[in-house]
Amino acid sequence: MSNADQLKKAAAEAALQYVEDDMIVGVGTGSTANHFIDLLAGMKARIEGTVASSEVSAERLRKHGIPVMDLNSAGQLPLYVDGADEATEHLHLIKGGGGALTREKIVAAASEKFVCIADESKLVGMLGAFPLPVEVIPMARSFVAREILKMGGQPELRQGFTTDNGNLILDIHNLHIANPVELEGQLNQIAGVVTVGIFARRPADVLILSGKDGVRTLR
Ligand SMILES: O=C[C@H](O)[C@H](O)[C@H](O)COP(=O)(O)O
Repeated sequence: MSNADQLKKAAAEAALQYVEDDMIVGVGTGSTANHFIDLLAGMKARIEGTVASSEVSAERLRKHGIPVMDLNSAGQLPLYVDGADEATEHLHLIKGGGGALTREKIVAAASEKFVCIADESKLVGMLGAFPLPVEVIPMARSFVAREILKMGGQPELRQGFTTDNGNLILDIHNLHIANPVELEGQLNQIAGVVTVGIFARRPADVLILSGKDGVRTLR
């Protein structure tokens, strides 16, 4: 396993302490979340089930024999564990590098505790070096791109990619996100935008960061 993968696994391992008996656990998407899924398999008999934030995670969970439930029947979730593309010490995040941002935002919103797991390289002073993913309705693609240009961002269509919801992703370059709460709201207002990959209005509650000196937790 590469060094980067070992760090991701260490963060995922630290998140297991938040899993309690009989819980329905919200499970995210991406390489860090995959480690969490693989580790969760070791305690599958203790949990009631999971809600997945993407088809690909649902498939990985099922392969481990972990029950995957529909959010509509699961109701309010006690816990959601997922990775991030960038995180600040205020626990504001950029997510959606894997294109799963909409379902991730829904599961995060429906969860009492959102535990974000990441290696130290994801910690930044200001969000925006990672191109900000925005999920858009296909017919609004050009309109949304023009609106983003007016705001100073450089939108780029994610080529050959369709989300689990049948939509497109615009990755916005050239953003220096000084006020993530405000920008999340502004971008959300553009007609045709489904979800913005800034998680600031519903930030993480706990950020587990793993580095070469071990694992630390920000709250
Ligand atoms: O859409 C994908 C998710 O937001 C991921 O949590 C994010 O891209 C981080 O992925 P990874 O753990 O692979 O860096």
